[in-house]
Amino acid sequence: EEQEEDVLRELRLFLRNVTERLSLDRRFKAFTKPVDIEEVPDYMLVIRKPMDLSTLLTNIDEQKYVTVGEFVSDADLIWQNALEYNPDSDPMDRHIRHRACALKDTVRAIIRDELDEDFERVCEEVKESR
Ligand SMILES: COC(=O)[C@H](Cc1ccco1)c1ccncc1
Repeated sequence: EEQEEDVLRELRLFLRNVTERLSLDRRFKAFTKPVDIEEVPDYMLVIRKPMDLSTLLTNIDEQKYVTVGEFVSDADLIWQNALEYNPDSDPMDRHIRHRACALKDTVRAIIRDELDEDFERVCEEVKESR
């Protein structure tokens, strides 16, 4: 009902704000758009579920997320995919893995500092009721 739409609207505002802040962070430039398949033809063979910050934003607008937990699961794909596709000891791989770990820690810190646990509980209840 109306109160549920109010909660989901507030969730989308929070998730857009988080995603936009991540997209502005220069460390996360490589995560802002899908990996270029022309540039990396084998990427889709290795990575089953590509994800990036612009796709997160599209998903938010398409009302894909009813809880913060669902959003974090997709956000985690971004850094998990980067660790999986770039495992080598060469400096390029080490650099993107360092940024992937920074992304993981930054998402968790923002959620810990800025998400009210009562608000997330209400979102979970909306999800269960559907
Ligand atoms: C999330 O981005 C990636 O996984 C690509 C993979 C990639 C390899 C070659 C071109 O792109 C990446 C981009 C920038 N620096 C390292 C790796």
